[in-house]
Amino acid sequence: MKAPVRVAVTGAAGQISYSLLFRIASGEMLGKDQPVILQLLEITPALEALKGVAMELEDCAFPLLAGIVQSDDATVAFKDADYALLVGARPRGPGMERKDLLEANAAIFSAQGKALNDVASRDVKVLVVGNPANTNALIAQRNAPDLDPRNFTAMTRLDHNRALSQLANKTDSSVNDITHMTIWGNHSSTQYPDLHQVKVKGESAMGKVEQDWYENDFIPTVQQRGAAIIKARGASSAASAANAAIDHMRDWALGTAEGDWTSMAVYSDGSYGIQEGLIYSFPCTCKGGDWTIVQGVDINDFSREKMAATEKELAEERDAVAHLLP
Ligand SMILES: NC(=O)c1ccc[n+]([C@@H]2O[C@H](COP(=O)([O-])OP(=O)(O)OC[C@H]3O[C@@H](n4cnc5c(N)ncnc54)[C@H](O)[C@@H]3O)[C@@H](O)[C@H]2O)c1
Ligand SMILES: O=C(O)C[C@H](O)C(=O)O
Repeated sequence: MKAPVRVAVTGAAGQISYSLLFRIASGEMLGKDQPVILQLLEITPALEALKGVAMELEDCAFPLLAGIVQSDDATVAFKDADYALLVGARPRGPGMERKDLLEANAAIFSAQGKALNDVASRDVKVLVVGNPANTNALIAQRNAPDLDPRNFTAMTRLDHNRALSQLANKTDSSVNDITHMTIWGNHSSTQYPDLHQVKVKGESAMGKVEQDWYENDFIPTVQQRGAAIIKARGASSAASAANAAIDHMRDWALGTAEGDWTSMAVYSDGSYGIQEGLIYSFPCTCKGGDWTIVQGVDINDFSREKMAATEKELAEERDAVAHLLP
């Protein structure tokens, strides 16, 4: 049996965590041979609800669950954490854009970045789910000067999975037939789901769909899917968000499928001309617990314009929280 790893999850009594924690504890994120210690963070008023979640985790008798820590103190929850899933934040309601949450949530992520810097494992893999996810990840990263910026990522895997399903429906194929999907940029309505590299059963996706569908149906549907779920459910996506967080972390820890890539919002090194230091979603492969931005993807004028628009939004979000960026 492997030694247990420490997985910190914030917002642990919230909607997403109610799906996420049980799947982490059952081994779906890190493998069926990897014991985990869950280190759960909540705000003080939610500690009683968190206790109930912890009781349910116990009642599952998961063979891989080696311990549960519950706290309202980030330096306790992040102590020696090998993985940190930063979910806790205020979700948006109907009519709000994700950037409306910027002020409300920015303070949380600067404090949590500092706490990770102080007490987490030096190799901690951080996934920010709480919105606006890319900019929250940037705030956490900049407040953790002793950690490698590459340790901080934000989630666009839900958008990636949404794009796979939309395309599978349109082309009457299975998601298993589709490879090389890319979400570029921000997890927001400016994100750019790019089909130009996508293959369906090994053939070009762009050859199977009309340009009009691509531009006026597919792209807006993927960009607006979060809002559509909020409208339909009266609450933001939860089980699908948890599923995407599992996919993101599993691929980062255990590797992406051979011959394919995924979408991850990561620290920009200037690839594709994107400003260095933004947390921008790129096509990435993962191996040996490390991610790499895929190089050499062809970018046409249409794509360039869309990639620049979402980059501009991220730069504006960064500038709006400049006071929180040391
Ligand atoms: N990136 C994505 O694809 C994606 C998808 C879905 C939802 N989200 C975002 O995830 C976040 C959580 O969504 P949810 O539906 O679980 O919300 P929720 O309101 O059900 O749960 C959030 C939890 O976070 C806790 N919390 C608040 N501040 C905290 C802090 N400082 N430390 C620790 N915990 C704290 C709250 O008490 C609450 O229990 C939201 O920001 C939502 O917009 C992101
Ligand atoms: O859209 C939201 O606010 C929730 C989440 O980011 C989503 O994409 O479902």
